Amino acid sequence: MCLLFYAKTYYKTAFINQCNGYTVVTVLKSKFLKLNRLILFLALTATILTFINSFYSNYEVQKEQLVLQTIEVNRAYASKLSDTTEVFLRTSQQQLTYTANSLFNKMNDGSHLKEEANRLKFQTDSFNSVVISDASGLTQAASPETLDLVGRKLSSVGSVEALEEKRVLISSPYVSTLKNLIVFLSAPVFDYQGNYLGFLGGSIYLKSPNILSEILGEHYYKNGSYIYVIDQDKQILYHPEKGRIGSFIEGNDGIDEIIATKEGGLLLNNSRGIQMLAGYSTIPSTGWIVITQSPVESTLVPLTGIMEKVVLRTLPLALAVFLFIWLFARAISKPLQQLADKARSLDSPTVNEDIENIHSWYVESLGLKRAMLSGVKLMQNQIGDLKRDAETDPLTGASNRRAFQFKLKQLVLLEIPFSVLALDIDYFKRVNDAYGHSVGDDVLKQQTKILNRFSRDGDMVARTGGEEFVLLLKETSKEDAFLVAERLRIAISEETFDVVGNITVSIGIAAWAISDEISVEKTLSLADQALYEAKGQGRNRCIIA
Ligand SMILES: Nc1nc2c(ncn2[C@@H]2O[C@H](COP(=O)(O)OP(=O)(O)OP(=O)(O)O)[C@@H](O)[C@H]2O)c(=O)[nH]1
Repeated sequence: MCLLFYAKTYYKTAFINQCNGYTVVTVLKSKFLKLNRLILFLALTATILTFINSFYSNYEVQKEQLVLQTIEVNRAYASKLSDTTEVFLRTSQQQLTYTANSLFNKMNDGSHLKEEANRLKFQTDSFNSVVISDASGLTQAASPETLDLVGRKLSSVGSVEALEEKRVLISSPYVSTLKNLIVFLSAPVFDYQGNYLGFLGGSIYLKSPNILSEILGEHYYKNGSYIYVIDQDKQILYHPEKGRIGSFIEGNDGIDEIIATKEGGLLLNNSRGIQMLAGYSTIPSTGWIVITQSPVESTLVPLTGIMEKVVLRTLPLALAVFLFIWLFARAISKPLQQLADKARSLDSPTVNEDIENIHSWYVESLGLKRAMLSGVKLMQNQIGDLKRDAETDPLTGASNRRAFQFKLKQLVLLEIPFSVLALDIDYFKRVNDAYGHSVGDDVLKQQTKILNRFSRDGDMVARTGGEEFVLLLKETSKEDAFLVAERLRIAISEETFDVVGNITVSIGIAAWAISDEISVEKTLSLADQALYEAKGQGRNRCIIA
């Protein structure tokens, strides 16, 4: 038979398992967490992780969106600029071709040629300089005149190419005799018979102001973004930093990809190692590539604001989720906690009712509650049995000496007066000797039944020795007790006992009251003395001490 107790001290908790007389103490140190705290920790961790996860994925998605958007905007920009530049170059070529066609019979008219060169130069800002050359490469007219080229043989790359090719041309960029980085547009002049008479050429100085630089330059915008133009040889034809025009880009994989793919967008490092989001487009007639690029860093600046908004909008929901998980988890843990609390006070008289009142709203806690209730009931039954066994005489079912002593203490403590009837069967030895011990036992049992009939509520029948019994009468004077004793004696003497027939008893009576100022021990001793006297006076009688 084992009993489980629970004890709690300041710093530790112990289960005391009383088992077959041995005591096993299991100490649960405070390192064990409370369910409530575990749940709070779980709810907090789940909420924080969810929040971080949603923040992170949001950040990544927004970042990707911004990057893709910027690359697309830059590509569209580059495409628009390459279209505009293409239109400009074609218009310039048309201007040259139209004028060249009108010169077929004017190649010897110096003043006309001069006039045409000036018109082309000054009518628009398309060209930084204009030259008209005859078939041998000798300059017939030039504008501006400060160039002082008239009468001189042209030997620049563009001129030589124009003379050789004899068709409408846009040269590759080259450094002219006057040290300008030039792109040379030219149109041939033929007479009616188709004889080549020379060419009309316009130079665009890449480092000087002209329509081309205006087209590209006016789109230079802030936040670190800029536009530049390269040719297929990776030579820079336009750049907001003038000093870089004419230089070649080396060792940049991004530029190689740009040249290979002609139009699109990508992430590349610029010459300073800054990460750039580039969009690019190729000008069809020249193969030049317009590149628009923005620093990644400045592109992502709006992300801070976006993420602040995300946090502000997500936070209330995250807090609500946390609160919900916490409250829900608390509701789950509540019946368990209450059951655990009750498990610590199983000795409480109201433990059954307390456990019944716990609201176990889900299957597992209900199962636990039922198990606890049946456990408590079983324990109480066992405790009741033990108590009964410990206080009862197994043969007669009367109270034993221990229960009798306890009853006396209670009455004394409560100052309740009482009388005791010390009762002894006369010549019981003879019964045993004549009929055997078991018949003697039956006599004891039958006599106890009679005693019980004389016992009221609050009284007690106790077997204090072999065939000695005591009837304790609560709140009864010795006179009244004597009357009861007499009736009892007569009742026993008139009873027919199985096998044995009739027996008699002797009874000694004594009383206790707080006012008498005698001890309980003395009272019992007086009752014994009175019994002894009754025996001495011939038995089958009652004597008051
Ligand atoms: N059958 C039975 N006999 C018991 C029990 N306990 C004690 N006895 C007997 O009770 C008898 C008590 O005898 P005694 O006290 O000598 O006296 P008596 O024979 O009753 O005579 P008086 O008391 O002088 O009238 C003994 O024979 C015991 O063996 C018991 O539980 N069962």
